Amino acid sequence: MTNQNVVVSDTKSTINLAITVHVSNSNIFTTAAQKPPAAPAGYISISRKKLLKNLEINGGPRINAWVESMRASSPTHLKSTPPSLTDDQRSWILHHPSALDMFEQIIDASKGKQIVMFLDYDGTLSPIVDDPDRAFMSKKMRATVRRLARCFPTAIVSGRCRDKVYNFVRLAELYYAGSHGMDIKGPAKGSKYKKGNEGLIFQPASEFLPMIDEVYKELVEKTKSTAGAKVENNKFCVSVHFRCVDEKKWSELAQVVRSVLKDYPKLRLTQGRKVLEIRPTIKWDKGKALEFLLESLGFANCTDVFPVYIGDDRTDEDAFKVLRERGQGFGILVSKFPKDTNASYSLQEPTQVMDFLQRLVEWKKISLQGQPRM
Ligand SMILES: O=P(O)(O)OC[C@H]1O[C@H](O[C@H]2O[C@H](CO)[C@@H](O)[C@H](O)[C@H]2O)[C@H](O)[C@@H](O)[C@@H]1O
Repeated sequence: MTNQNVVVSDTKSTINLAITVHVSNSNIFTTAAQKPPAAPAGYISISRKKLLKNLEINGGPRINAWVESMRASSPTHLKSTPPSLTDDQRSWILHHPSALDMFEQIIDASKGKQIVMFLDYDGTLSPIVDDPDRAFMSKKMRATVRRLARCFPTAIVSGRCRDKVYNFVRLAELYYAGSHGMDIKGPAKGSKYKKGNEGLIFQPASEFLPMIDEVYKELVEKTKSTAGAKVENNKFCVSVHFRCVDEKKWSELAQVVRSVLKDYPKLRLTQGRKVLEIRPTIKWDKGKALEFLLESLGFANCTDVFPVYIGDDRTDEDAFKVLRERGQGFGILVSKFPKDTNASYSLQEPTQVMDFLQRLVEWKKISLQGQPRM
């Protein structure tokens, strides 16, 4: 492992940041065949394991590691993107090609199998915005997801609490997994794929509710002097947003969160896009939620299922990893920039996600036309 000075910036930052990060050659890929290329010039490849280890609440953390990780928690890229792709960028795209460009191959791989769709919300179905309460999805996106759900079993898997994400999506025919999968509910409307899932509710972290509520209130109180900080109660987890916090205050904010969490050893910290996520230590994440939903849909031990998970965040990596390990279906990372990922394909932004979903719907319609009427 080596230390390197790298220049990173967030899409919304106006200045580039010079920071020192620990760069590791190890990565989260499980086989040599899945190994991603080295990080392209100008991009940092941070060993997530290493960073998270440094962030352990009980393990002698370094506050600088927190801030480094906070800086790395959103797409990292050079402010001025080079006009032409570097070899390494090209190599990343070769390893994670556009799901739109690879559409035919994807369809070929799914032949004879039941496609099941898993969609993250923020940054996947809706663009990232400063105010989490205004992360609306477009009408066109909603209509596309509605059509998609008529063709394939479809679930929304989000870090937000289930009610909140439902209020954004407003489609009763979908499965919803809120609070990073810790709050799962079957479709309110009858599912055409699996009867009997209408009343399905699964909440593996319900005993944590009072604790989460307490931590939420404490965090609201202790962060109120930090301009721009926003604490969001996501029922089984809490989000502390720092997107609108002056970067000079990030370290202070991280200290505050850490000091609160010291009294709660049963809670852990993860990161999303400019957000610190506080959640129960139980072994449950978006990957487990994906497996639970597949099982609920009756695909537990099926070889003829083809799950597709689309997400933009570090927390989505748990689901990408599950798919890789099962050797079924694949993950699609929504990102404009090369990132360390277990996803197989990429899409650049929510509008491309919509195009991909529309193509799936069109393909399904055409393939049904070819089938004899019953
Ligand atoms: O799993 P997701 O559906 O992607 O939810 C992850 C977090 O998304 C939201 O925060 C992110 O989107 C906000 C709106 O665009 C943005 O302001 C914020 O910086 C992002 O981190 C949501 O507010 C969080 O509660 C979710 O955990």
